[in-house]
Amino acid sequence: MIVAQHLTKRYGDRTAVEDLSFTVRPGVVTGFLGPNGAGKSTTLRMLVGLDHPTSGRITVDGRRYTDLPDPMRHVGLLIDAKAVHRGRSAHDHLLALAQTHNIPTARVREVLDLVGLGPVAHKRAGGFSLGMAQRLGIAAALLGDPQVLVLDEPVNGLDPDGVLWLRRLLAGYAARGRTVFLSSHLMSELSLIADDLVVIGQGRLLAEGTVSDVISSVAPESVRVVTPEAPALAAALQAADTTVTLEDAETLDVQGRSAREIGQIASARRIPLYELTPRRITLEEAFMQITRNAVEYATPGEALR
Ligand SMILES: Nc1ncnc2c1ncn2[C@@H]1O[C@H](COP(=O)(O)OP(=O)(O)OP(=O)(O)O)[C@@H](O)[C@H]1O
Repeated sequence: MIVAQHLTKRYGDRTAVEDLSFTVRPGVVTGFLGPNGAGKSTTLRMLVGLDHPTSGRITVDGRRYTDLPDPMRHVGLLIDAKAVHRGRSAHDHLLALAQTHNIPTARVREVLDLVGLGPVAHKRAGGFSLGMAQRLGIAAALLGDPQVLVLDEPVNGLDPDGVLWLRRLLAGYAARGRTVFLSSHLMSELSLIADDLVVIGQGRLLAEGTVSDVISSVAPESVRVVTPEAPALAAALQAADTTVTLEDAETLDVQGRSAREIGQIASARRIPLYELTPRRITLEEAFMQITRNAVEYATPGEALR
């Protein structure tokens, strides 16, 4: 579990992170989402003790990272995938890490296979593509079989197959009760990988919850209905918690009723239906709207919570 409480970081008169509180729970994959410059890297650096908060705190399983007895075996970290000795092979890079952190050397082969770098284990890491470098960085993060995985922009450089591979890997890891926290500014990729989201903008919390909670906080789900008797169906659907919009002579947009309920109401009145389609905005659209709100409102944190 990762907990940030009123976390603030200022560099001179620039505020990178402001009064940020959130919780990352074990057992699911949590995405940390925000546009460039939102404060994600600064938050992760404070999480792993590379930077000190101006005020507030961020802890891993109740302790500051620097107070953990064996941090690398507790928290697996990928901050910069290019931070490898270019002349060293993937195998030797991981072996050096294992030897300096008291990790059994057999684990090196295991993680190389886990990330699909087995066949190139003895090639120079300097010649790796960005996608391969990301896999090596993830292998290093997994080396200590940590309880908590923290990955900064792990999707960068991965092709669609790589994104699917990462999703399976992280979902499996989380399913074993581990905490997985990964940052990205790529919403569509993140929506494929994450269960929960923490969304920040300009250093502040904008939204927190499951992917579908975050999306429906922006735009509630609606149902598109096509029927030759649109006005009659609209009248039948009217209720206190339902909004029906006539889009054209045969098309309704209905908020507040499920497709199933609409089908039952239409059937009871013998109203024919040509189409009944749940509509949901994408995470990308929700994100654009959340960050637009953040610019428009002076105190965006309250706008969505
Ligand atoms: N060492 C520093 N000194 C001064 N300002 C900094 C420093 N580090 C970060 N900042 C500023 O803090 C803000 C947040 O930066 P940060 O790198 O945390 O954002 P980010 O969400 O990780 O962005 P990106 O997606 O581009 O990596 C930015 O305005 C950045 O310019």
